[in-house]
Amino acid sequence: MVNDIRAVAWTDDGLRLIDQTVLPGRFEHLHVRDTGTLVDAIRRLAVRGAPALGVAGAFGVAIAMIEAERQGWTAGERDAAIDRIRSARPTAVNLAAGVDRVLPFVPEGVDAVVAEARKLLDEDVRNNQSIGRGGADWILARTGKRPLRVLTHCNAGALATAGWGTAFGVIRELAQRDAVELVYADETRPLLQGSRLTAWELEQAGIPYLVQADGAAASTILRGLVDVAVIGADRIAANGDVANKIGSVGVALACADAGIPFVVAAPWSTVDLNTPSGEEIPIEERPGDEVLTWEGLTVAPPGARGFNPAFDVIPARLVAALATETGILEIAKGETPLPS
Ligand SMILES: CSC[C@H]1O[C@H](OP(=O)(O)O)[C@H](O)[C@@H]1O
Repeated sequence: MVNDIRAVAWTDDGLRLIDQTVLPGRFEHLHVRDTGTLVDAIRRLAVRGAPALGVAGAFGVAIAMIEAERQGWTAGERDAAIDRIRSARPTAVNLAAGVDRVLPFVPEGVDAVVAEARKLLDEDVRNNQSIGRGGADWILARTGKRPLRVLTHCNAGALATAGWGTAFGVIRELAQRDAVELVYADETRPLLQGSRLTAWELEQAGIPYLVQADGAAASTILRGLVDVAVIGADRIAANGDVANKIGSVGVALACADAGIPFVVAAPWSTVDLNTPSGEEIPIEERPGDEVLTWEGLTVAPPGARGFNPAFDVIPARLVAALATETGILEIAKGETPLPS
């Protein structure tokens, strides 16, 4: 596989993560041997992205079981540690779903939990490649153009998944078909997943790109410089509303006004039929300091307070297509994830 980037892996030494907080300057692995380290890694986005969080959560159950044995925890103490992993970030439904996926295997022991988590990992990679193929097919059929100028927001690449990527997987597939002229990568403040992580993956993949300020996205689209926008998702409600990184709804509104497709790429594991609409999706509020500082440098005056919702909700009416591993839902035309 091109650029076999594995954000999450199980090794003989336990759970291994690519530490995404130090990219692109340094490529480092974080070895997780206890639940506290994993919860911290999730909360500071050393591991991030909905599918990657699901896989990390699943392996995290095995970490909790090993730690409980090592520390002499009761089952209740072990389960409390698992719950701290499960609730470490609220918006991406995949985290809780990944934990819940392996819980039934706990009575069978660590090896059984690891085996199920590995199945989840392998499924996610396959799903992402299927999403990439189906998304590329839909985009090429609808735009009738090639090569394309593609805009993406945040990072929905291999780093955000078990491998290949969702929105980035669509871009990889388009590039493999020689159908990408240029990618506009929104920097994605405040944690810069776009300029740090998506740009790094684009470099690895040899795909031409420009990094732009988030505030440039709407005008870039309205100036006719973009043919299609493709983004990932953290939770998709039953009615087709989509929660994704803050700034996504502005991209969707500009696409609607410009008459170009706004495409969401996500596996079914990101769809939450128990959440009726976007109004019920919990939006993570992160520390205001993330908006006011960068690597310890304060950019606002003393006393400034930051407002830092980590996600926004794109109304279903703005989603031209949801590319999943089983096919395309044309959400804006009224198709929803609900079983028809
Ligand atoms: C393939 S899911 C990627 C999704 O997750 C990101 O959020 P975060 O970086 O805070 O974990 C962002 O919303 C991406 O679109």
